[in-house]
Amino acid sequence: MLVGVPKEIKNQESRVGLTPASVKELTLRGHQVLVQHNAGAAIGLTDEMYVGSGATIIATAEEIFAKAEMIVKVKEPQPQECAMLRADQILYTYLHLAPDPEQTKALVKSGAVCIAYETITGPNGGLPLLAPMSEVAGRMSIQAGAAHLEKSKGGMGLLLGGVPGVAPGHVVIIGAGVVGTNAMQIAVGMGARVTVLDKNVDRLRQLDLVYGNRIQTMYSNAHTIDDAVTDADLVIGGVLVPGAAAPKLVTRSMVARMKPGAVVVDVAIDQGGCFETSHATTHENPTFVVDGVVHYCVANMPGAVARTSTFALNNATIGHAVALADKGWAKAMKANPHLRNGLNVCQGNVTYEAVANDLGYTYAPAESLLA
Ligand SMILES: NC(=O)C1=CN([C@@H]2O[C@H](COP(=O)(O)OP(=O)(O)OC[C@H]3O[C@@H](n4cnc5c(N)ncnc54)[C@H](O)[C@@H]3O)[C@@H](O)[C@H]2O)C=CC1
Ligand SMILES: CC(=O)C(=O)O
Ligand SMILES: [Mg+2]
Repeated sequence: MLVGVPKEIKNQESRVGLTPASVKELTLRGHQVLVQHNAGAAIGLTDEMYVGSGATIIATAEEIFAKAEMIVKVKEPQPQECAMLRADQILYTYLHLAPDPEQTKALVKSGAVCIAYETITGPNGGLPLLAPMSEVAGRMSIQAGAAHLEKSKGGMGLLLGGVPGVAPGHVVIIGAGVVGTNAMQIAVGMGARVTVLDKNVDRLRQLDLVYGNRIQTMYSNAHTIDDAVTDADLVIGGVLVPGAAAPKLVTRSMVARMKPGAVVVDVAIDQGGCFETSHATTHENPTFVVDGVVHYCVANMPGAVARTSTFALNNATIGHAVALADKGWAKAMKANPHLRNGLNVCQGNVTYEAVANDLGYTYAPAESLLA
């Protein structure tokens, strides 16, 4: 198969879809890989390294989109990229369609086969192609939150871990999945007081067994969220209903009653965010203030640590990339129901139920297109 890797064009996004090592996995199997000039240069992955792995360097994204049978990216295609997609071309990347009607419309119009990393499932449950970026974003959320609690960044001027004789800050984490657990580990490590909320009591039970009295767990509902958030110095939003728009669990009224100079980090912003007051921001302008509360809502947090993130992402994505290149999308999806769960848009149809429901499309099950 002819595989293409364009340079990412989202604001301050230096990740790249394939590392030189991943390119080699494909070229060793006889596939041809086109990589855009300097696609990985910002993170030390030079054109020479890609050539050494058997890739061909191409000057422009236009040429890559025109030639490749499968496009491998990191972030959702930007409007100019959507316009270059062709019918039956495979797009393999993060999509986050539920909160993004414009992108969904463009992908449906393209006729392409659009596979979302974030809805591919794993044999042991979970979302293995989302997990590595959730690990990164979860860990970063506490770093970002701690930095924005400083006065110069708009926060209340609080050191999360406190010092002897002065109480630490209170970190509230909503959602105890991959983001939440990684945020919790860093917050506990920094010496903060940590409260974790989830609707899944089994998950809270697991955390309680491991972390004991170093954390407090709470069942998540409107009442407990209100209590926790209005007492917090830093709130991390890490909830997910796979494929669907994030539930708005923290209302505008709760934010208005938070401490002045408190910080919220809405990691779930790529699915629309779980704070009513959130809107997506960029690494260039990461925050805004509502009712005295600093909001950090960067939709591509792992892009800030693009080198670590690119390697972690490739560890999770290369297996299915190889299967897609070896077998073509239809055969690869027939053989693997977990990969099939990644199909969000296909040949003009919306094939992921939560996306169809949230955006008002008729749902076409992936199976119906594989017959
Ligand atoms: N902004 C960014 O750069 C990044 C954002 N993300 C996003 O972070 C979000 C979380 O991802 P993961 O941790 O991997 O998901 P996950 O599936 O591992 O965890 C989500 C957790 O939310 C819980 N949950 C669902 N409804 C809830 C409710 N009403 N109250 C409390 N908890 C609830 C679930 O039970 C689950 O434990 C996703 O939207 C993901 O796309 C991930 C990586 C980077
Ligand atoms: C998952 C996601 O949105 C990201 O890695 O940017
Ligand atoms: Mg207030």
